Amino acid sequence: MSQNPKYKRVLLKASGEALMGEQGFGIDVAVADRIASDIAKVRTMGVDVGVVVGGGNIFRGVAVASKGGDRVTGDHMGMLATVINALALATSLRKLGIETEVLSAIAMPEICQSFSQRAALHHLDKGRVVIFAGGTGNPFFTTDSAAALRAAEMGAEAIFKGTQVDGIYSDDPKTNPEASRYDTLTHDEVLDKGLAVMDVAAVALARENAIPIIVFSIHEEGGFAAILNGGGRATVVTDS
Ligand SMILES: Nc1ncnc2c1ncn2[C@@H]1O[C@H](COP(=O)(O)OP(=O)(O)OP(=O)(O)O)[C@@H](O)[C@H]1O
Ligand SMILES: O=c1ccn([C@@H]2O[C@H](COP(=O)(O)O)[C@@H](O)[C@H]2O)c(=O)[nH]1
Repeated sequence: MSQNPKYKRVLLKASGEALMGEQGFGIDVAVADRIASDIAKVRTMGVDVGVVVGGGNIFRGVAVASKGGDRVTGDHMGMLATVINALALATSLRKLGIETEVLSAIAMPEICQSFSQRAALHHLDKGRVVIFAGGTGNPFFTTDSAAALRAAEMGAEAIFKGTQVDGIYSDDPKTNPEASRYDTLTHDEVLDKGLAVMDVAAVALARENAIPIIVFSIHEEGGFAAILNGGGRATVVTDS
């Protein structure tokens, strides 16, 4: 494995939806174990890794709002879903012997530590994988925004968005088979073209902090490490 990775500190946004595997809901432990082993590969390359995991396999706040319920309560439920996923991923990483700490934006001291930038930097400097749970801690946001926020706070050199598709397309490739794939884009182009792979707030925050976004398939085993080694398949978003 290369000891000269492209970046020394990165933030992985791991798709929550991916965690459910073929089950249609919840967590498939085999999938969590596989994603953990991809993270472990990167960690053993000496790269500092922060992780934000989504909650789409369990709950999204819009599901409550679309049925006439209270959006804020729905978003609280969604943020709690991300804590469940973070605990699952931490368990999978620890099984591999990777020291891991879960830091939650919503205080729940009996379960995990609360997020603070200082705690995050301390654990990263100790070589631990840090999983940021609970999103931003605020409703009306998503875990993409949490990823951009935590990336800026931890001094990440890049955001790796591991999602269901292998890059950014001219349209959603899941619904439009004619969509064409980009190898590179700028943050401005993602926003101007309305490419919905990541939410606007997240892309804008990454742009403001000049953090590249690398979109790749979380299902591609070893894909995370391959990109850090200069290969792999991804769309790379930079500021110029
Ligand atoms: N222009 C586009 N290029 C690529 N994917 C797109 C585009 N527009 C929409 N998408 C869709 O966006 C999805 C990613 O969105 P989203 O972040 O909500 O899902 P996720 O990565 O599974 O995260 P989570 O489940 O954690 O919320 C892709 O799986 C893809 O289907
Ligand atoms: O900062 C945040 C992050 C997330 N939420 C809620 O959680 C769900 C799950 O996150 P995804 O990014 O969709 O996977 C999200 O739909 C929101 O309901 C939040 O409120 N604030």
